[in-house]
Amino acid sequence: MFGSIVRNTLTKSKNVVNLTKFNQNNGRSSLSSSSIKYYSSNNQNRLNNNNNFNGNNNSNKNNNRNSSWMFGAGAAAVAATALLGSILSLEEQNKDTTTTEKKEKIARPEDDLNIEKFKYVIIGGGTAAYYAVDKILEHDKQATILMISKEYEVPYQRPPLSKNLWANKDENVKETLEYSDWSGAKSKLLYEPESVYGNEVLQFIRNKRVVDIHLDGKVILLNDGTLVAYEKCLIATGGEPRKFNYSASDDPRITTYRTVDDFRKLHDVVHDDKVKHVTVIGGGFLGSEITCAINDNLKDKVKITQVFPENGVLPLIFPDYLSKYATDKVKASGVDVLEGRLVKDISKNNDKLKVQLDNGSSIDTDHVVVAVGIIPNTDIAKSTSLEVDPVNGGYVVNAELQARSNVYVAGDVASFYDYNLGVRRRVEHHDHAKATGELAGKNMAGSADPYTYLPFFWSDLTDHIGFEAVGNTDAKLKTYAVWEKQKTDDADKFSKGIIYYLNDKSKVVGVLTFRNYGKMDKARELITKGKPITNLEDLQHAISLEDEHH
Ligand SMILES: Cc1cc2nc3c(=O)[nH]c(=O)nc-3n(C[C@H](O)[C@H](O)[C@H](O)COP(=O)(O)OP(=O)(O)OC[C@H]3O[C@@H](n4cnc5c(N)ncnc54)[C@H](O)[C@@H]3O)c2cc1C
Ligand SMILES: NC(=O)c1ccc[n+]([C@@H]2O[C@H](COP(=O)([O-])OP(=O)(O)OC[C@H]3O[C@@H](n4cnc5c(N)ncnc54)[C@H](O)[C@@H]3O)[C@@H](O)[C@H]2O)c1
Ligand SMILES: NC(=O)c1ccc[n+]([C@@H]2O[C@H](COP(=O)([O-])OP(=O)(O)OC[C@H]3O[C@@H](n4cnc5c(N)ncnc54)[C@H](O)[C@@H]3O)[C@@H](O)[C@H]2O)c1
Repeated sequence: MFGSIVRNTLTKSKNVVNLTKFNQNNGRSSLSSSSIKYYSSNNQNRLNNNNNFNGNNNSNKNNNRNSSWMFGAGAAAVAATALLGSILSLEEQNKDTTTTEKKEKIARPEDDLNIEKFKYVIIGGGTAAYYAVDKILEHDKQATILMISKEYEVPYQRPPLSKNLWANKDENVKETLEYSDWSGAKSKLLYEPESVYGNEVLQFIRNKRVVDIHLDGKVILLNDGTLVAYEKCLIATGGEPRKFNYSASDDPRITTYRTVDDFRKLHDVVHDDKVKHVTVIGGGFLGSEITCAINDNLKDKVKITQVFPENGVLPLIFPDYLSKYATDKVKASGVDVLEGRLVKDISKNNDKLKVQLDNGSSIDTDHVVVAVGIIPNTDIAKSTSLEVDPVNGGYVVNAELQARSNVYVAGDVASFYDYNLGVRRRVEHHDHAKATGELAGKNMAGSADPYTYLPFFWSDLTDHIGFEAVGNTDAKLKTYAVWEKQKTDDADKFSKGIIYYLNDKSKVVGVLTFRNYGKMDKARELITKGKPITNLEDLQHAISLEDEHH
C-alpha cells in the first residue's frame, strides 16, 4: 500500500538507517530507563550521542543528511530544557527525594544541542498513523518520517483481532497473523511487512511512548529520554481499554483486549487444557465480537459467559427489539448470556476467579476479559497546552484536523466537528481512523482540506448477525425499519433490513443495513441531503434491499 516510494528507496539507498532492526536486536538498551538518570545528571553535552537513532556508528552520515535541519541554540535549547524538566517530573513521581535536590538536577542543554529532526513525526502506530504515512509518501517526495509506537508490532488493523483471526486453525497463527475474509480471500493483519520500515524515508521506533511535546520548540520527548524534533507532528494515539477496580485487579487472569499481543495471550489462554470457562464483561462491540468469535470457533474447548448491564448486545446502536433478537441468536449459538447484570467484583477463589453479580449470584471462571469501552489516549495533553474536549474526550481539532498549526490529530483520539451531522464528536471505528489519517497526512504534506467525509463501521457476530452503518446510529433516536420478511412468528424475521435513524427534525441522520452490504454510499447521500421526512412510508424504497456486492 505504501507504494513504490519506500521500496525504491530501500533498494537505491546505500545508507539505510535500520532503526526497526536495531531496536529489535535490543541494540539500544543503553537508552532505556538508565538514560533518564543520565539526562538529569547535568552531563548534557553527550545528549547528541545518546539520542542518535543509528546507534551503530553511522551517526555522522545521519547528521549530514539532516544538517539543514539542525537546531541552533534558541528554540531547541528552550524546548529541550522544558522537556528534560518533564523527565525530572517523571522521576519525581518515582523517587522519594526532596524538591531542592530535584531542582538542582534539572538539565541544561548545551548550545550546540543536536537533536535528530524529521520532517514528519507520527505518534502512534495504529490505523490512523499508517494511513497518514501513506498519504504523506504520496504527496511529499522529500518526506522523512518517524513513527513511534508503544507497541512492538509495526502498524496493523484491529478488526480481525475479534473476528476472522479466531477462525484460523493453523497453530502458527500467532506468528503468521493470517486470516480469510468473508469472501474466502487470504489477508494479513500487518498493513506492510516489517522490511518496509527502517530506511532513509521511513523509520519506526517500537515499544516507546511519547510522554511530552514542546509545541513552540517542536520537540517531542520519549519515555526513555530521547528527544526528536519535527516540522509537522501527528497525534494518533487511539484509546486505552477502560478498567474497573476489582479485588483481584492485579490477577493476570483478568485481561483487557486491544492489541495483537492481547490476541496472542488470549489465544494461549483458551488453548490451555486447564481453561474450561471464560467470562466476558461488556455487551458492546468488543465484548460481543470476542465472545462470538471464540465461541463459534472453540465451543468444544471453552464455555463462555457474557455479562453486561443492558437488555441486549450492541445496545448503543441496535433498537431494543433488534438487540434482543441478536442476543437470542448469541444464546442459541451456545453462549451463556447474562443480560441486565452488573459485575460488582471479581475475587480470587482458589484456582478460579469468582465474578460477583449485582443480584447476589456469582460465576466461577478461569479467565475474565473486560471489554467496557476505551478512554481516549490524551496523556500527552497533561504536559502540553493542547485542548481536550471536556464532553467527548480526545483532542479538539479544527476542520483540517489541526490541534495547533503544526500538530494534527486523527483516529479515535480526535474530537472533530462533524460537518454532516452538525455536532462535535469522536468516532471509534476503523473507517474513520483511515479517513482522518489520510486527510491529516495530506494536509501535513501541504493541503488544507476540511474533513467532510461520513465514515461507516461494521460488525459481525454469530450466525450472520452482521451489518454496516453510517452517521448517527444512536439507539436512543427514533428509528424506522424496512425488513425483507415481515412475519412476526418467523425466527428469522430480521433476516435482512435497513434501519433509518431520525433526529427531532425528522431528518435521517443515520442508516444501518442489517445483513445487507454495500449500501453505504446511498445511505450517505440520504443523510447529506438532509431533507425532513414528512411521510415515513417514503423511506420504504429510499435504499433498495437488493444485494450489491462490493
Ligand atoms: C479488537 C478490535 C476490533 C475492532 N473491530 C472493528 C471493526 O470491525 N470495525 C470498525 O469499524 N472498527 C473496529 N475496531 C475499532 C478500530 O480498530 C479503531 O477505531 C481504530 O483502531 C482506531 O485507530 P487509531 O489509529 O485511532 O488508534 P489505534 O489503532 O488504537 O492506534 C493507536 C496507536 O498509538 C499507540 N500509542 C498510544 N499512545 C502512545 C504514546 N504516548 N506514544 C507512542 N505510541 C502511542 C498505541 O500503542 C497504538 O499503536 C476494533 C477495535 C478493536 C480493539
Ligand atoms: N458482501 C457481503 O456479502 C458481505 C458479507 C460479510 C461481510 N461483508 C462486509 O465485509 C466487511 C468486513 O468483513 P470481514 O469481517 O470478513 O472482514 P474482511 O476480511 O472482509 O475485511 C478486511 C479488512 O478490510 C477492511 N474492509 C473490509 N470491508 C471494508 C469496506 N467495505 N470498506 C473499507 N474497508 C473495509 C477492513 O480493514 C477489514 O478489517 C464488512 O464491511 C462486512 O460488512 C460483506
Ligand atoms: N465492529 C467495531 O466497530 C468494533 C469492534 C470491536 C471493538 N471496537 C472498538 O473498540 C473499543 C472497545 O470496544 P468496547 O466494546 O469495549 O466498547 P463499547 O463502547 O462499544 O461498549 C462498552 C460496553 O461496556 C459495557 N459496560 C459498561 N459498563 C459495564 C459494567 N459495569 N459491567 C458490565 N458491562 C459494562 C456495556 O455493555 C457497553 O455496551 C471501542 O472503541 C469500540 O468502538 C469496535
